[in-house]
Amino acid sequence: MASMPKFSTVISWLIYSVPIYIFVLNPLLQQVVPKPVSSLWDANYASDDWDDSAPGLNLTDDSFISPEDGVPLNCAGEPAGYKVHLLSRTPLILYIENFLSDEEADHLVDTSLNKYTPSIVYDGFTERVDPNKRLSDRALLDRDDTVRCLEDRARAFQGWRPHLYIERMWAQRYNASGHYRHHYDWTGSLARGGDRLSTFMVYLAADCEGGGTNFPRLQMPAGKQWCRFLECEDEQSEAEGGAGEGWDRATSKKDGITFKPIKGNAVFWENLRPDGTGYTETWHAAYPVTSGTKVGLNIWSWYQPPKRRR
Ligand SMILES: O=C(O)CCC(=O)C(=O)O
Ligand SMILES: [Fe+2]
Repeated sequence: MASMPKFSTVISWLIYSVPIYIFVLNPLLQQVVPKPVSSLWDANYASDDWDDSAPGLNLTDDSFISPEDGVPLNCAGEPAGYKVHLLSRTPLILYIENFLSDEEADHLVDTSLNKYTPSIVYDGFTERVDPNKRLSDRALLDRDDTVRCLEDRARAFQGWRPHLYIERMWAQRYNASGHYRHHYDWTGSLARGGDRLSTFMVYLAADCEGGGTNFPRLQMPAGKQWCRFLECEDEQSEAEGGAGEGWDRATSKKDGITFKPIKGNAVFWENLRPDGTGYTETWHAAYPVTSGTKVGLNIWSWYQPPKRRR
């Protein structure tokens, strides 16, 4: 029968095994067994790439963010209810009928009237007016009762998610030949301080021809019912097809999907993957308005993960 090891031998094994575990075994295991992927959807998400020296979003800048400041809501003109239709799970894309009542949409159009200035584009460094890329006017909306109710609706729609900050709302007006070429709403800046997690593209006025919101990398869903909200091949007119010189636009609906501007309705999509990188499927444009006027409303939600104390 094998004899039991001596007590002193067991103690010396233990003394040797602790540094072996710390300096050899544990680092090896970390290489072999992957760490769980950190996800924006984890309640305690903090990006490993977070740059602690980065300034982050300026959450006190109320020309940029709409802080939750406890002002009581008065939502008298809100719609009786809205209907939601799932277009895509990954990325999440939802179509919302009656997100705004006619009364709310008209009110926002009226209050924006004397505030418009030419829209700008941002290339990561500078902001400038570039009518080739973006031809429209935009108006920063006052945070009146209607806007505050809408902020609240946008937060509720997204499950009152923590670390989410609603950007101040802008109305955007396109007259004939107004457009916004293909772009992303996200910038890939999560690790540097926050990025646009989601977009609501709301149509406030749509007395126009053309002006659809195009996603060239998305596929037409199967159901014919979608033709209420999306341009469908058999109903596309010549006028809608002629987006103009320099546009990456096929003359058929092979070119992804295009939402018709319909007053009060909205398209909602998530811009960021669970790991914080941007979905390339969200590449989109506002096709040129060929006649009349379209007014849109952007509701962007920023996400800034809580800072990790290293
Ligand atoms: O007006 C549209 O259809 C899209 C606008 C847009 O993409 C934007 O303002 O970022
Ligand atoms: Fe956009």
